[in-house]
Amino acid sequence: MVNLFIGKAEVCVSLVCEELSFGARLQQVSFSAATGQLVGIIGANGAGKTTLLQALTGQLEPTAGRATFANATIAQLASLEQRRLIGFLPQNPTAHSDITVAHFLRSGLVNLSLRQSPSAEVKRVVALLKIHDYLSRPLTQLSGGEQRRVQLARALLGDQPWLACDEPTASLDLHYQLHVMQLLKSLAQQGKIITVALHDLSLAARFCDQLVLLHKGRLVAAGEPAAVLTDENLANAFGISARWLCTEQGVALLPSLLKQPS
Ligand SMILES: Nc1ncnc2c1ncn2[C@@H]1O[C@H](COP(=O)(O)OP(=O)(O)OP(=O)(O)O)[C@@H](O)[C@H]1O
Repeated sequence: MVNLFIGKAEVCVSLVCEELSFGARLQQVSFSAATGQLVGIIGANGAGKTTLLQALTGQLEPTAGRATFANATIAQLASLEQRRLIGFLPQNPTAHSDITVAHFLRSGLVNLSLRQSPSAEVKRVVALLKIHDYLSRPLTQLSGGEQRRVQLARALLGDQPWLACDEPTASLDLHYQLHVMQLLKSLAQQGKIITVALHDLSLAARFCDQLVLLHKGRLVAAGEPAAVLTDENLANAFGISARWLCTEQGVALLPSLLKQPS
């Protein structure tokens, strides 16, 4: 494991992405993250956020470069080992017709190594996402935001050390956007690495320890939010200018359209 100095404390860097590429969709992206960090992956539509998450976690085989977690090369791990290492929330999970939420959650326990009984593990994630009321309902009859919380609960089953989420706040109301971001932050602080693709730059700036900004499959910047969300990067990657509101609750970005992203 590589040791680095981040701020004043020495920390173990557990996730290292080295010049990771996937054809033209992702080109030589590098960054690293330490246990305890919530890492936001940001960029315009089509920038490569989903591709990066999939190549990082072994769902897409990189065409060059590699991703390692605790020195293990992810692409070389068996799928069972990947599953025990990484909790994954896809951007568009497959629709499961007819099954209840309880059934959907139980089906997510397959091949996980659990520290407690399966029913206690389901109860744990149900409480985290506040989805008790949905358990006996068919999954596809829930609203979009309700389904998203159930899908995130399923991704948390197994309590893996690395959680990768593709737009976890999509479809959520403001209450649950904050709830989910606070939950992810607290899970990171309890010792996970969390990589999360996000569109909301205010949430990204407020909650993430580090941001990875992509543009057309290439890395523009990686680092602390203030260093990444510069006027120049916002203009080039998103075609916006922004004013920042700073309050006791955190920061919020007020964007204005500039032009099409270059
Ligand atoms: N299955 C695929 N085959 C070919 N090209 C693809 C495929 N999926 C995505 N792409 C292309 O790869 C690029 C990156 O897509 P990706 O889904 O990673 O972007 P993203 O940043 O997650 O976008 P969004 O914010 O819209 O979800 C885009 O140009 C997209 O059109």
